[in-house]
Amino acid sequence: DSISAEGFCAVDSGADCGLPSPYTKILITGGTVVNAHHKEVADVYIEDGVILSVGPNIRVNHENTRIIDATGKYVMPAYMDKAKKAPMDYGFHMSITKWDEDVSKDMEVMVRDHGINSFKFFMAYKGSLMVNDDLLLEGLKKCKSLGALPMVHAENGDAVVEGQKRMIDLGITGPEGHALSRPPVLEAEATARAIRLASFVNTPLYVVHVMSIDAMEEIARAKKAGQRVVGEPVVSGLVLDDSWLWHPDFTIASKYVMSPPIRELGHGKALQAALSTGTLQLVGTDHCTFNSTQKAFGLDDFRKIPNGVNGLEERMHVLWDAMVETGQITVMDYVRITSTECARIFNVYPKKGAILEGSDADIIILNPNASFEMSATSHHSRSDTNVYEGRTGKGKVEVTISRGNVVWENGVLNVMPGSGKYIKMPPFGYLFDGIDKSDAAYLSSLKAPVKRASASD
Ligand SMILES: NC(=O)NCCC(=O)O
Ligand SMILES: [Zn+2]
Repeated sequence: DSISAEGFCAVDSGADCGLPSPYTKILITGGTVVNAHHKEVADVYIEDGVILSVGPNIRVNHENTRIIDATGKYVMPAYMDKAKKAPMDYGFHMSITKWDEDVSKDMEVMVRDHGINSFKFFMAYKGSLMVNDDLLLEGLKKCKSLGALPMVHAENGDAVVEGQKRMIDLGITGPEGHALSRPPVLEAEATARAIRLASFVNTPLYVVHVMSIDAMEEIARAKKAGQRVVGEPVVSGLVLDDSWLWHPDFTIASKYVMSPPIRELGHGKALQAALSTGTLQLVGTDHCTFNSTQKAFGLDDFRKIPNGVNGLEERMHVLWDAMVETGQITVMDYVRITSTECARIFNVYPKKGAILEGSDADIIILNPNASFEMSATSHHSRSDTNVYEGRTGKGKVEVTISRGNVVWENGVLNVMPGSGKYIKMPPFGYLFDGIDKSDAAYLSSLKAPVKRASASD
């Protein structure tokens, strides 16, 4: 059978998947085309992977044009999920875990020659990935000089080790010990510290996986003071709570172990509110899965449970259901926080993140009236668990188009190995605009050095 039990169809298999062959021309008709600041009922015409035209009643005479009827559905940009063998375009950020001249030079090469425009610094994971303030400062300065965005995993790694020791001493060795050992105050402390160091260096900062009210409020305070700080919540932090970590079944409890931890009930709703008002700007997946065998490494000691949860194929559906379906955000906000903001921050807008003439044809068609149900038995990840097990909701992505190729349709991933292209992301995105001017203002504000008469005068 050319369609496997997982629902994947490899187009290079030579088998007939029952799917249409790739067209170079696609006309999407009658849908509501949504961009971050505007929506309209319109057709979208795509040729060779690029959007050539957006407007009402587009007429095409060409042969071999695939017509996709999107009447009653939403047509939205840049859905970077569903990637298996990368059928979607992608980019990378790199992590900096040590500091010397070679690392500094490598960062230059990565930005100049390889299209990397962001670097992640871990303030936690002591003994492996963690950076101290000294290294973080060097990294922030280097990022600024290169026009690359520094990102932080914000938890106080030294205090986390202390918290872990406290739990083990209390005989708390199960997954609940993970949340108890690294409470929100440690996330807030590191978030505040990174924000203040970024302010001291005068560079923009991106805080990944914001999980708590406490950390979010540090970001809100900095933004209110005019600092350029981007806060990214992830879908698990928006809709789950930490009660799962107390589940009596280790296999279930351990699948919710991630860092910073999923917080008590109430944090998710507050993060959603911050997202709807713009305090937090975009939603990530932080997709990092381990199967139940891997999670079981920490059966007797929560410190050994590998950190991470799924979210890649769930993000769009969960977010639609939790925030658009409930009326908290508009469909245009949804496009902004899932797509456009990301493309702008990482400096690839409007090639990505919009349905405009000349943009890449990366498009989803979402049916707001269709419902979904999530389960490890039906998801496309190879993991045997899913943190959204049994979750149902409204809003389903029915078609995904990547650079003009239909890669997802009718629940089947029509994998085109290699069709997803690595996207080089240029430095000095919009967050760097005007930094030179504020640097100059700072220098002129110093009124120093003061010229003093020498003692001999
Ligand atoms: N977030 C998490 O627990 N896993 C992914 C790795 C990281 O960013 O910490
Ligand atoms: Zn992280």
